[in-house]
Amino acid sequence: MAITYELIKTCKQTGARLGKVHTPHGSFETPVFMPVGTLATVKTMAPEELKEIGANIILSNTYHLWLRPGEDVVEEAGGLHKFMNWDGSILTDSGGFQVFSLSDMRQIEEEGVHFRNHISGAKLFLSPEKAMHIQNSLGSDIMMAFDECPPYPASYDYMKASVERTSRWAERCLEAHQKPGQQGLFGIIQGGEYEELRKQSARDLTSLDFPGYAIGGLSVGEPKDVMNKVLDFTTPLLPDEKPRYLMGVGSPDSLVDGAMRGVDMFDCVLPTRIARNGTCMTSNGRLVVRNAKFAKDFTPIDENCDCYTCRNYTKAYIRHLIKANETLGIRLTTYHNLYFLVKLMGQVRNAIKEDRLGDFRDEFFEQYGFNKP
Ligand SMILES: CNc1nc2cc3c(=O)[nH]c(N)nc3c(CCc3ccccc3)c2[nH]1
Ligand SMILES: [Zn+2]
Repeated sequence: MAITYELIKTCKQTGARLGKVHTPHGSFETPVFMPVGTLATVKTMAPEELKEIGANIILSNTYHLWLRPGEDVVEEAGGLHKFMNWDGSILTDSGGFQVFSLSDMRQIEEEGVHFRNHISGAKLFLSPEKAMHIQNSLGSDIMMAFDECPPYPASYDYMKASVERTSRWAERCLEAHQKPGQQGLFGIIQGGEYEELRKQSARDLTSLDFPGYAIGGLSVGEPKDVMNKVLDFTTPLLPDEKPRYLMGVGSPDSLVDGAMRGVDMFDCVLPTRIARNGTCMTSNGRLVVRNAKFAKDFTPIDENCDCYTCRNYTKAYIRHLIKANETLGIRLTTYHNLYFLVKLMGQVRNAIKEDRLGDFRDEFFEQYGFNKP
């Protein structure tokens, strides 16, 4: 497993860690926010712009690329890096979550999951072996084990059976992993909100010695305090010398709260998704730039931001573009939102260096307008 983690320092004020992850396509500091590029593109952004923003690792989706254009196309292109002209690190999900969230007709068995293609309706089958084969074809640097992300809420009995099957699937993924030298495989801890099941899942997977671990089954509709409670008793179950990836998280407050609980890697579609309807993250909270009050506002989206968008364009101009459905409009809001989250994680890393992440959280929540706990 060619993924290594360097634990640089632990924050004295919180459980946060400063670290560095090394992959065959470079390294990135943690805690880190990873932009999501589901269809082999972080929507509307060119790779050069992602580099300019400061992104060193992006995410893509096994499920979507398998369906379209097909992993054979990507493999014959020389892999995902070459296909999309991205020379940084790439992490791909195993497809399990997407099956459960996109396809309503599905049947979970020991062998794998039967479901319908959410585009064509054709019957499909995804298994641990198939998910590993696809990720090996894509050539991502960090691959995820094939797991079941149960719905929220789920009964203890359902969750227990699911955790045990996900652990068996994880072993099958390790056996089916064809390129351990080039690609690193992360195990995914499940167990929902049940501490006993999170412990069982962590025991099963940490005994298999993956180069990194993801915390799955969260950001699926549970209240934020439930997520924080699960993190409080789950991150300590994971080895200190390996990276921890909290899947599907999240909003700016969840990134800071997750980092405080020892999470190293985050992903979410939020910054790119809300940008497409003209909503921006700013240091003073969210701003809906298409709002009429900005029609003659010739100031930047965020006066505290030094990104390309904020240095060169005004709210009035971006509002005009968004309302006219001009593509440059959502490119400018996307650029700013990604820059905002990448910058936020830089501030989190600095706060850890200075042992003051708890103070930073209070200041940030106050200014951004998140209600205190
Ligand atoms: C939004 N909330 C959310 N909760 C998740 C839970 C799981 C989970 O328990 N297992 C797996 N395998 N994935 C999950 C994902 C998808 C994350 C992702 C998206 C895009 C690209 C790469 C990775 C989740 N996303
Ligand atoms: Zn900006």
